[in-house]
Amino acid sequence: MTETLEQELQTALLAVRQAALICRTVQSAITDEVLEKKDKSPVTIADFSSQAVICRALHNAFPEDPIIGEEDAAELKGPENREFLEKIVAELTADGIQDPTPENVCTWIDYGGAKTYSDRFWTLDPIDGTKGFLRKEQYAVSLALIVEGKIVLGVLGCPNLPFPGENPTAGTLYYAIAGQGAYALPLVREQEPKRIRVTTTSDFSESRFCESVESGHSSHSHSQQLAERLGISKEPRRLDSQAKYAVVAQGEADIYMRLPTRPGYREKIWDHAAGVLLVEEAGGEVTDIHGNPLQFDQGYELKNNQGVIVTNGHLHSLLIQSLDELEF
Ligand SMILES: Nc1ncnc2c1ncn2[C@@H]1O[C@H](COP(=O)(O)O)[C@@H](O)[C@H]1OP(=O)(O)O
Ligand SMILES: [Mg+2]
Repeated sequence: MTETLEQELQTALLAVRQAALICRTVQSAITDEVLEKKDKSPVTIADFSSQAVICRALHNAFPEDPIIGEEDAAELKGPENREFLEKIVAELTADGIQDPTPENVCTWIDYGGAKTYSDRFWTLDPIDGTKGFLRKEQYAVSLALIVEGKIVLGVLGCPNLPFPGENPTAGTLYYAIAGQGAYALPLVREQEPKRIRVTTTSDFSESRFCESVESGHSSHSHSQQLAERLGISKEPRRLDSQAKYAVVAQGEADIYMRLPTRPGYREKIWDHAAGVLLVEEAGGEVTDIHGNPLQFDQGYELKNNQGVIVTNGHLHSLLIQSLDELEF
């Protein structure tokens, strides 16, 4: 890759940082009352706002680039949802975004409405880990650029992952460019990025793995069976969202397992692209449960892959071999 992608990187970092800070503001306003009512509106306000600001920034800088985002504005346009749209407008106004009229907000969100593969496109999950967001735990704003089927740039905003040496609530912004390494910087302020690397653990008995909090997203019973077979005795670290990729990339866990809970589910590209590049550029390895590379040239789903296995590289082939003996 001879291109430096400097403009893409700066645009993506600025947009993800802005969106992550908006999500953090909305998350901090979630109260017990909201949770008791199982009110999903905070997450909806936050993810539409996040998608709006990121797509607006990408469209201004790269008007030709399609964006495959998780959300679209269709349901916001009906009169029954006008009040809801107004709440998003109010949030964006409070955040200092220029001209967030209801029409503009819908237009910005819909810049993220591409669904099919093209030679160069962005993919965006404005809030990955919705359930973690509502529990006030981990979530991520995830953005990646894919060129000719290869992830060339990935940015992950993790407002609840602490940056070493900073206030624990500072949050971390991660990024990677293909061939140029993986980096972390505090979410809240400009600072020289710090290079991050995976662990060098080569013995399962010393390893730690992470997995989803939700057993409906990744089978806890299979990971437990596998851990027993491989002699992994440390308790798994459970966290929501692509924050798991960040945890492996910065050497706080050696493995991330995402084991299918039902055969028909296909992973979505926006749930993985940024995280995959982060781990690979930190020296790790990512495949599906059969050891096949994830294919980002198949549309918005990873059609040809099942589950996801992430390791520091040293532990990968043995883990895949052991998985082969389990039934999914
Ligand atoms: N059966 C499933 N298997 C794997 N992932 C799933 C499943 N159902 C939903 N997801 C996705 O898991 C992601 C969150 O994962 P995690 O547990 O790592 O936080 C969400 O993006 C969610 O997608 P969606 O938002 O389309 O429901
Ligand atoms: Mg997601």
